[in-house]
Amino acid sequence: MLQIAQLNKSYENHQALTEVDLFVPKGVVFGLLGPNGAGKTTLIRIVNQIIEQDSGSVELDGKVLSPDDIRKIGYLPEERGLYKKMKVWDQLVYFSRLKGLSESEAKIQIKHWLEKLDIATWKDKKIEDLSKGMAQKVQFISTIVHRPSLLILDEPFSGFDPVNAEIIKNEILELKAKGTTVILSTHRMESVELLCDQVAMINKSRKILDGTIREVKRSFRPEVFQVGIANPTQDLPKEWVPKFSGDAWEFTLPLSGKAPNQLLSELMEYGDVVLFREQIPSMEEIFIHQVKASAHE
Ligand SMILES: Nc1ncnc2c1ncn2[C@@H]1O[C@H](COP(=O)(O)OP(=O)(O)OP(=O)(O)O)[C@@H](O)[C@H]1O
Repeated sequence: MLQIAQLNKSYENHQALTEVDLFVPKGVVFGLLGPNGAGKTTLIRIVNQIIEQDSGSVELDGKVLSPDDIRKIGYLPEERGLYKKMKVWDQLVYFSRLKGLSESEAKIQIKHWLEKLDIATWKDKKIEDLSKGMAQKVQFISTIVHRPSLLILDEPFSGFDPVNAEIIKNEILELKAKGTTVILSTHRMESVELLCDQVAMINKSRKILDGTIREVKRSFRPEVFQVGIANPTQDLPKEWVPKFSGDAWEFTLPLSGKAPNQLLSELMEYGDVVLFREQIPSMEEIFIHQVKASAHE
């Protein structure tokens, strides 16, 4: 769907993107991750043709990006941009028309989405009279109303309470099920775990990792197991620091070069192994680890 190759961008003396390659397949939710100032917004702005790269290419559906492609893209920027004095309905019609919908098609779509997100009764309110979350819903509709095939969402959950965040999350998954490709830029790692199929992480202008969530997690697993032993038949070594949970003695053990089965059979000598599970790092742990590691470079 989206193929980025050797993208470079600098602002005055600051290199914001360095030789970034990115491949976003059709129909996935793709997490674009990275600490503040990494270069994510710069990359998103280039894809949206708000700014131009210094070098490198961006292709959409196999063709070099052109101004016409803007209609295929829906972009929810982090700094939201609604006209405060305009009414919800008029604003949505205006944005839909900008994205190429006919007036009648725009009306059908806007009605559909206002009803779907349960905000039809606000259609004649001015944006300045809405709460932050309400305005966020309007902005979300303005991003998807023209049925883009590529949706770019920068911190889409900010400003939403948990119930509305859940509604937006489900809408994103529904759009994905209908074939929309979604790029999600967020610092909320729990949303990444829930929503993303693939991720890429940018740090200090460079892509430092990418892959499916499963691949990324596999590559960072510390090879440590959580263990629980009930009814011990002998004393457990003190260096394992076992703690009694009420049912079993629990502790963590590194594989130390052994195969998991070997470690398991050794543990069975000590009693009933009721827990033997590899510790899989969360995306949050991987993110923090990667950013800290590159801080020392
Ligand atoms: N118009 C600009 N002029 C000069 N420097 C800029 C400009 N826009 C961004 N930068 C710098 O480029 C770097 C990358 O910024 P960018 O906004 O792309 O980061 P980001 O990953 O989106 O960060 P955040 O998570 O904080 O939104 C930062 O150091 C930023 O200060």
